[in-house]
Amino acid sequence: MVGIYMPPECSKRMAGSDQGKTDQSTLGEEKTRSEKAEDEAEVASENVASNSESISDAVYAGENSQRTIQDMLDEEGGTSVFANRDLVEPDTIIDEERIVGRDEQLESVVSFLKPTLQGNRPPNMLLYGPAGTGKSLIIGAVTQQIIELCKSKDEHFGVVAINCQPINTLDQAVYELVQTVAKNMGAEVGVPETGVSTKRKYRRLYELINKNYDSVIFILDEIDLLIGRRANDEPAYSKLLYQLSRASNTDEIEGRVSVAALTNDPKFMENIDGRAESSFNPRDVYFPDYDANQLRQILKNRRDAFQPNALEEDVIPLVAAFAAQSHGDARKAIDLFRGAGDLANERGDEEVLEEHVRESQEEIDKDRSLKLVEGLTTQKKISLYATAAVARYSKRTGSSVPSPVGFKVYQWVTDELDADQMTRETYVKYVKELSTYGLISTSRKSRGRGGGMYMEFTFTEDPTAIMDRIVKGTRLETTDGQEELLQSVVNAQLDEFHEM
Ligand SMILES: Nc1ncnc2c1ncn2[C@@H]1O[C@H](COP(=O)(O)OP(=O)(O)OP(=O)(O)O)[C@@H](O)[C@H]1O
Repeated sequence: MVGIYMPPECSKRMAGSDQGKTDQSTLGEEKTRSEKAEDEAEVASENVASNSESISDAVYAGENSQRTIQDMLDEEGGTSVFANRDLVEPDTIIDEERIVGRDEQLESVVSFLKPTLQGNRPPNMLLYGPAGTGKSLIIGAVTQQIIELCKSKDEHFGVVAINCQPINTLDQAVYELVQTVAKNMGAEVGVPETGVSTKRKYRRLYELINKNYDSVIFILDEIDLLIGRRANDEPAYSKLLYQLSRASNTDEIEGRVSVAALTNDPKFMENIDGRAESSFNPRDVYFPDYDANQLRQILKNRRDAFQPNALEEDVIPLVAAFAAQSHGDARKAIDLFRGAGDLANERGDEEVLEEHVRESQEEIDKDRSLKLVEGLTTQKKISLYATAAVARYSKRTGSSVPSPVGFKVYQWVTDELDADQMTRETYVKYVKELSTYGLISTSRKSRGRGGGMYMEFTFTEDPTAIMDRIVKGTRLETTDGQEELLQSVVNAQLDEFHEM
């Protein structure tokens, strides 16, 4: 094992992390090793008569390893095009002056949340618009300032933010909220993740909030993805919004409560239960796409992520143009900006060039949709897996998938896994949703007179690659080795469908 010297500033940056601990011990080992080398050299020097050769070996070994470390440090630190890579990380909270083109949204959110500072309850909010248009950024920036202002008045304003995308059920969402509050204030979570009722988790959530906050805002990112398990139930997001937004009316939370729900779905409120709609009753803030000029400005404002002369002139306009083509998503622009820099670094180039941008974009295009697959909920993964299986194993010409066949295969897979089973409507809804990720396209088909309508799914990405990506690390791995069986199920279902 090679001991790596850590300059003091590196160990400081890593302080507190596990990585820091490992490196500390590595550093300890290095010290022992060099002490050992010194000792050996000393012993050797005492034994002058027979060991002059050993002395030079020991010294040579020491010099040699020193040179290697030096080389390694030079390699790692010397040629980076970045001056502050954090600035082009998507989760970095940026200063207000770097925010571009969101004046209207900032003003709305500020005016809605201002009552908090006057001791009043702010309204609930629905922040909606396409991905990467600054919803989290704006609500995060405003609530951060309110936390500071409240602190100066010795008031406790709590921000409880969760992302609903990886959460499957209402129970998990409530547990996530408890965990977030507990973490914010360094308290015990106080309830187990499983084995207790959702009610008890709510109680713990309210208890923690009542103990610590005068007012609180819940920020529920990607709320529309919190659907829950059972298709015929009221969606989990609807129940959560209902419960949280009425918690102060029912005195479960003593202070002031508001809820901000963030979504890409412009029709989100149409799916919400009437009861939840009237208690949530939000003020809307719309976030439109960015155009190429705004994206260019967003990137220019992070220009100092790179060394002063490390960006070729055309890089920012090109990155902005690519991102504008893909729906004006600032996250994509920032990812591409960073990716081009990383590529330049990997190649040891001192300047980020147009070609780095183009190549990074190609890589992103190839991998983007497949990466999205990994973040889907289990039910969506199974739905997509079954649909992809039809396209992959069909012996018919053309690989489009009639939804009734996809659903039958979905049922077969859920039976095999002993997993929950959704209705056909929910299955179709999930698969249709995936068309927004560019994985498939959908069209409505008629079965002729009196035969009714059905959806047809056509894959725009390779179904085999999609299946491989879905299976990794999930229960679906157990279906590996059952290809032949799956293939026969698919074709039997297709035959049945086409004979009808
Ligand atoms: N107006 C802006 N000015 C500067 N940076 C921005 C702006 N809008 C977005 N960004 C940056 O783009 C990235 C994505 O923004 P954000 O997470 O706020 O988008 P979002 O609308 O919440 O996306 P999603 O719907 O996918 O959650 C972040 O790194 C953010 O800092």
